[in-house]
Amino acid sequence: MKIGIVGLPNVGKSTLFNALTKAGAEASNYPFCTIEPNVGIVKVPDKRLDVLANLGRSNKIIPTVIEFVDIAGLVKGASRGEGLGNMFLGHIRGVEAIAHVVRCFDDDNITHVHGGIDPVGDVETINLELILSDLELAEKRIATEEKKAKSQDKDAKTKLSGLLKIKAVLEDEKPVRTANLTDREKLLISRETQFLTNKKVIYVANVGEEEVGDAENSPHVQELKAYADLNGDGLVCVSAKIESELSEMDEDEAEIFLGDLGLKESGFARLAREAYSLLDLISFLTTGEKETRAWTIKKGTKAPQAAAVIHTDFEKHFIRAEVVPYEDLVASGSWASARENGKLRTEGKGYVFQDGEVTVFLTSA
Ligand SMILES: Nc1ncnc2c1ncn2[C@@H]1O[C@H](COP(=O)(O)OP(=O)(O)OP(=O)(O)O)[C@@H](O)[C@H]1O
Ligand SMILES: [Mg+2]
Repeated sequence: MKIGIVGLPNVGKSTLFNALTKAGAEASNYPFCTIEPNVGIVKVPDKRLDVLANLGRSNKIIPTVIEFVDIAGLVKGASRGEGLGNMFLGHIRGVEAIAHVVRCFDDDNITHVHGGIDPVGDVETINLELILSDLELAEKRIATEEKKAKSQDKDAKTKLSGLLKIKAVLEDEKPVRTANLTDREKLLISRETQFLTNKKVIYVANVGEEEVGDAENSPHVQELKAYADLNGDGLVCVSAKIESELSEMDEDEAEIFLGDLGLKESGFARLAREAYSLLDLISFLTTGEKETRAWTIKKGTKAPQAAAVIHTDFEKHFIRAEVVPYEDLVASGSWASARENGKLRTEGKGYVFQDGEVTVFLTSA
């Protein structure tokens, strides 16, 4: 899973990215300090893995990962190439979801490119650039498909009808993801064209350190939340500053620090969870002496395709899966007792995994 971090210049993208990856991308009070996109691989926090690894005396823990791309600030006019615009827009095309960082913190010492704190205004500025860029793309695609449709290409007609719906939505200054396409239109269009505003979006409200425990009640955040809800987008509140401090601490220190702030988990853990839910992802788990590991699948994935995430051969050679929910395995204390207690189920090719199920695949390979 690849998530692109976007936002206006100087809103805290790199601070957040650094905290996530400790990758050392430069963060400073200076617009446009990120010029090349920085990519960082981040482990998805999952406490269940520690518990299972302990139970099974695993030698190592392998969490799933999210790849973050720190994309430099987008400005008004980016779709026309302003402020290194087109290059940045290009970087967004390769990601599955967008984390849109929005400045909600007050600090007179840190320049805001438009002068004042205005979360919805900021977000609209960027979204309009993405929409304009998509509109240009839609028009190009329509011209191509019109030609093909004349030569009686049936798919071209379907694509054309979908693209016209997309164009209408964009002209209304709405994102492509709100267009009402048929499944066939969606499939044919998405095979060839990646619209920027078709990606899932999570707004990351970057709030001040002092308000992070009660961020949901900040007027800036509430305004942004109302906007996000309009398009079914996600929202998490974080303080990039706090995340940055957290990234320097060990686990115990971090827990105490979070507790003092009235928080249960880091902003990143919440961001990861929101991304999973928005993208319809779940994790299934495997555990043994060698390792305890989390694997990411789309909700609704059947057992053989889930097995293929571990090893492509497993799909073809799939026989059955033994499955036990995480809580039941922990309550039983071991795989053997889970079996004795009747908590272990045997599932076949049609089985659909639930989040947190622990499994062993039996294959003929
Ligand atoms: N929650 C916060 N509270 C206070 N200050 C913050 C917060 N988040 C970021 N900052 C400060 O804002 C400034 C800009 O941050 P950063 O460099 O991360 O922005 P950016 O979005 O990556 O900018 P650019 O688009 O120019 O790369 C830094 O001085 C950073 O310390
Ligand atoms: Mg930056």
